[in-house]
Amino acid sequence: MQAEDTENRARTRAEKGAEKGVEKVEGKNVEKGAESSHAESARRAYGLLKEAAAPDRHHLWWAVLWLAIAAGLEVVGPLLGKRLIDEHLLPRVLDWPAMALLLGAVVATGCASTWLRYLQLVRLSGLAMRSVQRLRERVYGHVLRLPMAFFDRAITGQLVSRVTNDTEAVKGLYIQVLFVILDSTIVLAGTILAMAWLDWRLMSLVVALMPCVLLIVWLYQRLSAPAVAKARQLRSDINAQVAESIGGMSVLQANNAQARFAERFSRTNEDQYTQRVAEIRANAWLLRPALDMLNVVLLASVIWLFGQRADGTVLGVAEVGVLYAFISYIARVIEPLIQITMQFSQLQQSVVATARVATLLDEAGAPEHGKGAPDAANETAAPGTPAIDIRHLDFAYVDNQKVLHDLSLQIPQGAFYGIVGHTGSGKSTLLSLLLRYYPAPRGSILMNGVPLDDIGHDAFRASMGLVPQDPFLLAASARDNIDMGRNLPVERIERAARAAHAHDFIMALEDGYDTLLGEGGSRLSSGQKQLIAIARALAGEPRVLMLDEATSRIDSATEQVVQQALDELRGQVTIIAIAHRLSTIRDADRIVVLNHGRIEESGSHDALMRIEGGLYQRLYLLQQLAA
Ligand SMILES: Nc1ncnc2c1ncn2[C@@H]1O[C@H](COP(=O)(O)OP(=O)(O)OP(=O)(O)O)[C@@H](O)[C@H]1O
Repeated sequence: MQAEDTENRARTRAEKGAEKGVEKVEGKNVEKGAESSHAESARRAYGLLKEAAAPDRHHLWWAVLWLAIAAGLEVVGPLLGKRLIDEHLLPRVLDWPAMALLLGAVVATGCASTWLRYLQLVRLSGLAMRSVQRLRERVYGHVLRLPMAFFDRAITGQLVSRVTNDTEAVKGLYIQVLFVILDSTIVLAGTILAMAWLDWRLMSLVVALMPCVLLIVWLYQRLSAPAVAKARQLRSDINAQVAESIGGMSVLQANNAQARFAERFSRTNEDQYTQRVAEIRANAWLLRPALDMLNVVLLASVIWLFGQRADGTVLGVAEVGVLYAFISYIARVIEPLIQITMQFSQLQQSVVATARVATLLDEAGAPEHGKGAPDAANETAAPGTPAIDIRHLDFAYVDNQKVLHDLSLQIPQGAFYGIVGHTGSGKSTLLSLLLRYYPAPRGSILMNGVPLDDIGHDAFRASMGLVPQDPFLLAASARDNIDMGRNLPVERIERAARAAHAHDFIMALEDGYDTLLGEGGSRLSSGQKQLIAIARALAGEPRVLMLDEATSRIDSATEQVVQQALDELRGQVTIIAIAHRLSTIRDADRIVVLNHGRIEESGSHDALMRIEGGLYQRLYLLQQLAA
């Protein structure tokens, strides 16, 4: 019962958040959400859209106004043409100035309408780009603040896609919704009104045939949808294949797998081509011919109705102008209808993508720490207060699967502690909790006597330095890699590099500290990368330095260099080092041996070696044998 309670306590807020986060981020759940509530997706998407466009709202209103004026001008053109025919050409009233004025007005309204539309497209595109820019920055900023627990199960590719592709889809939403649909709707409404004003019966005929356009476009979309979806899927397969082969190029070449990869790529490429052709064929064989036919049917019907109304007599003079205007309007009815219908599937995709972005933005950020509380640099900490005080720490990533059990440990100021243990014994987990990547149960970890939760973010990060297992390097200069965006003074960077024994090899590079290290530091050896990572941690002048397998990739000579660097820091910085290579922590003040998340042994190297059959002794002797 008590164990159950402890397990429940160990199920931290972050875990729940992470599970929720993954549930929300992963595509299948997003689809689930989209299925269950498309309206909800649309609401969220439009909410986000509104927010992102808020600073440019005035542009939106101006665009709507100008588009309405452009549509009005477009509708006026055929009316002017009708007047020219009815009042001048047919009755042979050749009043040249009036005719020139009418003709000029037809041309001027056409040009003005096109020009206004173009300007609004530019305006709305600018608004769309700025909104995407804003949104992308917001999403990226949000992702940077998410708790580490979120990234455990989030899929990197999907997250990248949220920040890049899905935010880009918002642009589609603007252009489609605001420009095409808005513009087409205004033109359509204006044209129908003008037709009704000219002749409501003819207008009724045109309006009656309008559903046929919708039907044709709907049919086309139904028929082409599988090809479109398949082509899109294949395109992302192409991207994935290229990314995968570039990422694993050394393995690929070592296994002489180029031909197989090229063949696989060409198959996917061929499939994508086939699907694209199917899509284009559906357009060429169904959509265009059917719409052209409909256009002809509409024209023929209008002319036929005119014939009926002429009632055996010659067409009334005024009616020829109306006929001209109607013929002009028919094209203006069909095109916007096609545009509106065609945009809908695109619109739906954009809405789903935007809703995914909104879901990611809803993800709770890392908890805020230490509001108004003392920080780790607390000068008033009583003498003898441990740098790190771990009290009965329990932790589980997943419900009912405890990884750390009732761990208690005190690390004095300036001490060097080594943590060892078998793979999976919980060493990295302990480090993650000390680094606040996951929230430990409240009060179970104290730093300088202050609960970890109560230490402000900046003070906490400034007092902690980490050298991770994988020395993550940016595609930037050696200096930037040590600085890591902190704008540290040059002297401090060089001092840290010297302390990490990285200065000499950096100076040997062609541009010294300004040498670009390549993607992931590809220009450096593994050991050199680790030394840069150590320099980076030291440059922050931390009070506590954590090393997670910092010597795993370096040779014995470089390991001695690291040991020397650590020795030089002894007494000034509290050092906690996880090491599989026990030689690295041999000289530590105390070595803590973890076994299945429990402290099994603890003491100096010599003390631990004296425990006959002890875990540390066995590990050490095994390593000696292997060496
Ligand atoms: N993010 C995570 N989510 C769920 N379980 C995890 C996570 N990270 C680690 N674990 C589990 O916690 C246990 C301890 O893992 P941890 O990485 O702390 O071990 P370790 O002692 O550092 O191992 P190694 O020496 O191989 O790095 C393992 O059983 C592992 O499967």
